[in-house]
Amino acid sequence: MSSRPVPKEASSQPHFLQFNNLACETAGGKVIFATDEWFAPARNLLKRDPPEFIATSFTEFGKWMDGWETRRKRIPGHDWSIVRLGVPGIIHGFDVDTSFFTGNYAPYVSIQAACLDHAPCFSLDGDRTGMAASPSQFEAVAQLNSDGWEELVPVTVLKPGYSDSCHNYFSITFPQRVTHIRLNIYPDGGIARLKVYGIGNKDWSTVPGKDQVDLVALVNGGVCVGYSEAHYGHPRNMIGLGRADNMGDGWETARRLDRPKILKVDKKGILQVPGCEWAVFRLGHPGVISRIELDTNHFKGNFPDSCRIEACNLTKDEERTFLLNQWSSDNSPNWRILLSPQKLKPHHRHFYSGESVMGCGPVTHVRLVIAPDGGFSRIRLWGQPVSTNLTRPQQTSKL
Ligand SMILES: NC(=O)NC(NC(N)=O)C(=O)[O-]
Repeated sequence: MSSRPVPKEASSQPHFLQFNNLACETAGGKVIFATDEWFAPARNLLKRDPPEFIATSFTEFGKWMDGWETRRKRIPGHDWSIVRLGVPGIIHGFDVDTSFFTGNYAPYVSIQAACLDHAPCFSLDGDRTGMAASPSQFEAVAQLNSDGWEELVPVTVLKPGYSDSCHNYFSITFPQRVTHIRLNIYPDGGIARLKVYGIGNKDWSTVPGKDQVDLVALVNGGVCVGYSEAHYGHPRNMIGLGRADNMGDGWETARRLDRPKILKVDKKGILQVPGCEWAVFRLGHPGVISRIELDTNHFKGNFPDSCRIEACNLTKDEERTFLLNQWSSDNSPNWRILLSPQKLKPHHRHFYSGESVMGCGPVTHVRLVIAPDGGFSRIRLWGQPVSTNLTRPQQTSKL
């Protein structure tokens, strides 16, 4: 299987950017408190779409800004907000993105984290008067007292939001489950986006033994651990919540340049092409997959011609080795066929069960292979979680 070299700028970025954004609004992330939202509300921090700047756009409060922006403080203290993660999990890094905040960006930041599975839910949306929070809201916030919170990022200088300096990356080693993030800015100012990169952490003890679970879902701890190409959209989008709003919320590759000039199909109508693209996912829990959904929602002129799915069992150490080698064909896991090559339809939910799904036994990883290229909206892999004591696979298929 041929793959493309990773673009230079992609390989120089921190590895944690490949994980899921646990705070994103599309993952269910919510801002539950902010000390001040005068110029722009803190919920903007969690938007999925990239920040925008509209030079001519003003509101009654000042310049319209696509982020969280507080007033210039004339009293003691600093501004802060609390984010409830959409998917509680283990955090590997942050991106504090100051895009377009240049003369008004927050000059310093610190980030704290807590696991508050039973914290109250409330919001300050639209409150722009006085000091923003009413006494009752402050009382509720007192339950979220920050004293016991872990400091994941100490007070740090931020860079302004010019295109070459707007990303402020923080790599984190904190192996505990987090449900809430407290973003402190000093003393005030604006931040465009807060991205909290990590992997969902589900309490599997609450899942009844016989239940079928989507083992690859973001909410169940699934994560993309490698891919050949992601020009227009990252494969992690395929394991997101619900159905996608548009093509942007899916995996989309560039058109492969090695496609023949004149295309031909085989007897099953599958295109005869030399190359393909692939994405590897680690399941949230090892399991036996028995039902598959592949959704090409919104991909109408650019859905893949066909796809197959492979699966394997890997230990953490084995995964690390394959990851370091970028899952290359010279050093690849023993993939077994879970779903044989299937011709795909545009903008369509494809369901496979029964004999269409091959018995692979318990597996930890899957690889979706698409030919020759194109876009995919969602992948769902329902199965039964099983213990991690796995047998070794026999049947192989190389990258
Ligand atoms: N031009 C500005 O952005 N001014 C102020 N901010 C907004 N959003 O109006 C400020 O100085 O903080």
